[in-house]
Amino acid sequence: MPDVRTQLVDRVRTMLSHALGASRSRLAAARTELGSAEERLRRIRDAATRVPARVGAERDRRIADLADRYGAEITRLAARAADAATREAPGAAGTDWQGWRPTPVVRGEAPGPLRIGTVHLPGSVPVPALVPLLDAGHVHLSGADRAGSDAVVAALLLRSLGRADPGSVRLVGYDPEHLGGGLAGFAPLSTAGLLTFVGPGGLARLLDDLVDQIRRINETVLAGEYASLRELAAATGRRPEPWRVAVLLGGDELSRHERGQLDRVARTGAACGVHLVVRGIALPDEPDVHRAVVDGDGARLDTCPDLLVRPDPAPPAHLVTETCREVATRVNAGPPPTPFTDLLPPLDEMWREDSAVSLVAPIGDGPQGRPVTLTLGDYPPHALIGGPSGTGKTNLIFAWIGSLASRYSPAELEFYLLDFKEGVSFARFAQGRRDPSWLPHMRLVGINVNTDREFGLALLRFLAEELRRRADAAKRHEVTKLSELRAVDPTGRWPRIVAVVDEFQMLLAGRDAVAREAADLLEDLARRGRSQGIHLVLASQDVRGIEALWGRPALVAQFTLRIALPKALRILAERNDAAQVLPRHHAIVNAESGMAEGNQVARIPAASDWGTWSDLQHRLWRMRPPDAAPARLFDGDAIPRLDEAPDFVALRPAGEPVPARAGDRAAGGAIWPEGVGPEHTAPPTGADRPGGPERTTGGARGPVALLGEIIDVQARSAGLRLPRAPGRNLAVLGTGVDEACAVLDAAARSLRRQHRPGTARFSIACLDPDADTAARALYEALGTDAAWYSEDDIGELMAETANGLGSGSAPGEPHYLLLYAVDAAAGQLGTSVGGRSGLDHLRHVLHNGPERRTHTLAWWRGVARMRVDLGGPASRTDQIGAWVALDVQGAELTSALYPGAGGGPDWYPRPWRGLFFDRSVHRTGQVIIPYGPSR
Ligand SMILES: Nc1ncnc2c1ncn2[C@@H]1O[C@H](COP(=O)(O)OP(=O)(O)OP(=O)(O)O)[C@@H](O)[C@H]1O
Repeated sequence: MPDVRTQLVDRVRTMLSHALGASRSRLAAARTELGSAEERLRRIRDAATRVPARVGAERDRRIADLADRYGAEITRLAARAADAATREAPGAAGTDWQGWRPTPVVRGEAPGPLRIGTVHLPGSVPVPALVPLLDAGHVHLSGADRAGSDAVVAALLLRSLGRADPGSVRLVGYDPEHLGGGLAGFAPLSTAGLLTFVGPGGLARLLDDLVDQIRRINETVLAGEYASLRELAAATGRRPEPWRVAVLLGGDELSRHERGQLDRVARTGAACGVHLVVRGIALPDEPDVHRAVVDGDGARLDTCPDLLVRPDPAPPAHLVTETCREVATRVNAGPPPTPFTDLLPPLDEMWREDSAVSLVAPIGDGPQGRPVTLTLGDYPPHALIGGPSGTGKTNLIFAWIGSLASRYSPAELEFYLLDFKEGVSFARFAQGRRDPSWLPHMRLVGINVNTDREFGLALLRFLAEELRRRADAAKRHEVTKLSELRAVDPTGRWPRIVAVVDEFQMLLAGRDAVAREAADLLEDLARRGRSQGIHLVLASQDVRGIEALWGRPALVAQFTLRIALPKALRILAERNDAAQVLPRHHAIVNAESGMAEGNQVARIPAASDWGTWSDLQHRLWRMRPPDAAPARLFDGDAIPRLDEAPDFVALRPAGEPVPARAGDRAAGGAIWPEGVGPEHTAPPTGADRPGGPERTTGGARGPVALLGEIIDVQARSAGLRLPRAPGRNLAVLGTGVDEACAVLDAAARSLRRQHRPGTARFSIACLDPDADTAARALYEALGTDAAWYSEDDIGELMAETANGLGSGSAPGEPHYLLLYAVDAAAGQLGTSVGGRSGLDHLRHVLHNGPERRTHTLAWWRGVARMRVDLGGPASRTDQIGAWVALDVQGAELTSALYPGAGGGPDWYPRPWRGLFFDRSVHRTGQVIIPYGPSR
């Protein structure tokens, strides 16, 4: 049994040892597994410890990246915002105080918002913080920083002033706590009425006034046509009302009335340019109210409350006062003129108007910015302009002419212009040396006519003639007025005529024949011109000018259109004083004969300065019709030249045809001097002017001696015919050496042109050393046809000439004796040789010469001296058929020399003028301007 036991033990042992072995190997395996698990754990742990550092680095990298991008974006956006703000608030609206200056908005530009400070973002340029005020809204300030909000108020006001034309921002201050101290720097504005302070009890009145302004502007200025002044300004380019800014700085609790009015202003003011800048008083929540809270750390605007604004420092005190002083000075100096271009139609509408019924043109702006127009037609037909010197009459005439000339073509409208005062500003309407342009409508310009009333008379005669022509045409067509004539004769040329006479009272001055005839002609033109399209515009600075008219109520009654410049007297009706309180550059326009109810106030643009005017004139000149000729310019201060005189240029020897002269000359070509009196006038343009182009000279009617230019609407020459007839001699009378020489010189040179060389004799005797140079120059110019005599041989000349006349023999070649200061030869001519003295010979030549083609053109230095030479006071004078009086009084030219009633002519001697009288053709004397020395 032991074996069994043993066997059993062995088996158990074996089993145990197996089990042990198995356990051991399982343990080993487990250990191995544990080891590798631990190894894995360690690796995992190792790996795990490395992960957060990498992720963090990535996160940080990404955050840094984002921050960079965000920063760049902020910088970019801030730069753009700063640019946009600078554009929105340019110049005075946004620049720093250093270098700040006013930059008023240009026409049509909106004032835009105003800068009060800057927003600073890290790493970016400062961005201007803007607040809308003018034309946009109201500003309400609050917050603890009192000084900061004072700086904002000052900045807003100064920038507003700087963005507007002087005078177009008006401030009202209500500062009950500091009694205006907060606005002290702006005080200089009050001298121009641009700043008013309202006392502590005055808020209600101030608000009432603002509400009234708003109501008035809505009713009469915007008038339902525009929603706001801003819209009106954008559409018309004009701003008829100033901006009104009320600065309200605290005070007591508002009454119900005040509160109601303030709310109304806040609600409706901005559209009418009425604005509030308020601190210490609540404003209602309205869309136009913009708020800024100014605290110690900066300001916050309601438009972007998250951004902190750093307010600008207050503007330097000297900048505020200097700016305000400058603005006040400019306002006190008068309003800036409105631009002349406001009066003109758009370019494509120039010359489009029809003048059949009337001429209508704007002359300036009315108080509401609407144009004020002037009309000339059947009613009102004529205008009277008045105002003291320097108040703008000339400028107004330029403005009116420009406004008309840009609307009506030269076929619709013609101007004739006469200026009796000294000055040349109207000369620019005619062609000049410096500027070749002229105003195509202008037919005649007379300047410096102050002493030449004859020229005014000539214009009136010309207009009277034109009136007759029109009336005849109307009669032929069985109509009565211009509009009807134009309808029945559509191809006829019937422009309306506007004749402007500045300082017209000169024409009516005195009690002589010129004044009488001028007044009669004026009256006739005023009465009948209305229906024939001839309109008179008379201007005067002198109350006496108007009074000259007042004596003729029938004449005055025709001038229903009155234009009164500031301080004009007697232009408007008796109790109408409106002109007395008129600001500079304004006019009262009144088409009701000056009755107060017809008053219209107009602001007149500056039109007369060279640059402004010439722009328009050049434009119209380029539009002129191809056959347009420049206006005739008569300058009373200019001395005409013989070699430029059309009549001189046209002279030819007998038998040679005279070429056609149409268009020769500005005013329509020269007129052949026919020796007719000054009462003869002809239109400066038009086909019916006298004098055919194919006339020959020096023919049966004899050669003609040109003596000077006639004072008339054409540049005609005064001519003395020298046919073979008794008395065809000329006496030049007076002591004016230069004038006398000029008359003889022109006479001789013009005669010389009518004879072929060698066919006429010119004998020149000069007895006044002062005339020697001129006489010798003539002698040289006449060449071999001339002979020279002095006091030594003048006796011989006279004897030889007298003897050569021999009675009954055939006339020889023409012989002209040119005797300078012949009275000085009395000694030499007084001595008798063979029973006859030189004076006897002279008288014989004067009597008998002309029929033998021997004409004497002699200068005596006085009428009495001539009478002595002719044989004494009782001697006959009919051998002197024509004379030119220089410094000789009319009374000396008695009936012996000047036949006709009433003694001598109305002649008041004046420099470089002569009175020409040819007894064979003239009824009255003819004033001439001697030609200047020939070249
Ligand atoms: N509406 C205006 N706007 C701006 N300047 C003006 C205006 N009217 C006149 N002026 C200026 O005032 C000055 C005087 O004007 P103007 O010569 O027209 O006056 P006047 O009444 O004709 O004077 P006078 O009778 O002495 O000739 C000129 O320098 C002119 O340019």
